[in-house]
Amino acid sequence: MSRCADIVLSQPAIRVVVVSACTGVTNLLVDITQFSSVDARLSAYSGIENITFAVIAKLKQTDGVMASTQALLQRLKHLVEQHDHVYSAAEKDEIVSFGERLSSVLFSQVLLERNIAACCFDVRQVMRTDSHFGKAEPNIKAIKVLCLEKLTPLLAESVVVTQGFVGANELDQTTTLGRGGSDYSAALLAEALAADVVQIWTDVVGIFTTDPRLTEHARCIKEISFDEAAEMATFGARVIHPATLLPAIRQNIAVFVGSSREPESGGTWIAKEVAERPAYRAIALRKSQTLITLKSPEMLHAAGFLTRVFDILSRHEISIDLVTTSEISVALTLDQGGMTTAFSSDIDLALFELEKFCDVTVERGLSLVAVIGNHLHSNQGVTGELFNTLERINMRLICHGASKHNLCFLVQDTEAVDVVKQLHQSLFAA
Ligand SMILES: Nc1ncnc2c1ncn2[C@@H]1O[C@H](COP(=O)(O)OP(=O)(O)O)[C@@H](O)[C@H]1O
Ligand SMILES: N[C@@H](CC(=O)OP(=O)(O)O)C(=O)O
Repeated sequence: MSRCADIVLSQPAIRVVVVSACTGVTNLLVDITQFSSVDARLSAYSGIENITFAVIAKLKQTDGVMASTQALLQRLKHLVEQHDHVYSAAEKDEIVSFGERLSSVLFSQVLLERNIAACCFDVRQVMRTDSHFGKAEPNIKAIKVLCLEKLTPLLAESVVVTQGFVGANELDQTTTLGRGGSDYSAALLAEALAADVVQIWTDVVGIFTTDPRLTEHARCIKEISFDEAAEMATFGARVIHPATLLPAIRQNIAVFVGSSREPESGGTWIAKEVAERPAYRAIALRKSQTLITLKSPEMLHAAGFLTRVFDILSRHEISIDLVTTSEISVALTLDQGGMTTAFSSDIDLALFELEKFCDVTVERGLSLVAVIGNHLHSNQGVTGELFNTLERINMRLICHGASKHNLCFLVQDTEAVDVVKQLHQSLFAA
């Protein structure tokens, strides 16, 4: 928090700071929503209390901040201590929102102690969403109107510190935008306020040619287009939430990604126009994918088979990523465990319906590898390079040609990191 305060102090143009929860807190809150034993929930709650008090211990003026955090913690504890209670979807969202609500109180105090006029603002006053708890959809028009009315007047006087990830529906019930959604919140507020730039300060010095945890050879990308960055986010580069670029693209707002640990190291600019558009920009990896193959002689020369399949998937709100078809079969991939995840129960219900008119095979434990770049659909060398590099790897499904910015394939989870390393070496070795 102290390093983030340095960043705010060094840039007077920063008027709104959207905070995420302190490291580990959202996971503990999710644990609370999942544990049935009150003792287990209380132990997760103590973890959150300890993290919060450790931050407060570093502050100079603790009276005001102690009162505000205690009020939040008491409310959270009350929810935690409910015996024989299964949380509703609305209660789960209220519980997981406490991470950002606590960190925003703490960070505004950190700014005040640096003599920055700062105030903590409850984002639920402006971040209007639908009632899809756990993955709420923002209402762009309402957010704009509410921001102009309630947020804009504050900006002249102070730096507004507010919560990422959190919203509220029309009934003022707390909602959340999906895991990792704080940068999405920042982009939504930037759009509503017509900001010039969104800066995402995270734990890496920008967007890399692949997740730097996978290979030490990953390099930071100085500049990347909206299209390429959106593909990277969609296909697993966790550093940005898949939806973050939507508001930025709508309003042409440049996005910067840098590390709050070393702001002097620069970072990555994401913009509409970029100086270079190389054939290969990056490799993204998304683990825990499920491949569903549907086979039916009915598909042969028959109209409407795919409509029937997609109708079932859409009714169960299952989002499909890759699709390939052959004469009598169609293969689809689902992201299980990721940001676009449907609940397993919904998938089971959809499979049950599909089994009524086709043979269904489900393969789990697969990883989706995406090569991101430019003009990949028309670049003759791309597939040759890929097959040469990965000649000994069993690729389960390849999608090439649908997008000029990506080429995707599936491999076993156990082989995925090696595949990324080999491919990175082949495509990006200097
Ligand atoms: N191509 C990539 N470039 C940079 N980071 C990436 C990439 N792909 C995945 N990551 C991972 O994203 C992480 C940052 O995302 P996350 O932990 O969600 O950040 P924050 O908690 O700050 O929102 C990095 O630590 C890095 O391991
Ligand atoms: N705190 C939320 C939202 C978020 O953006 O988190 P992070 O900044 O760690 O990606 C989560 O953990 O999902």
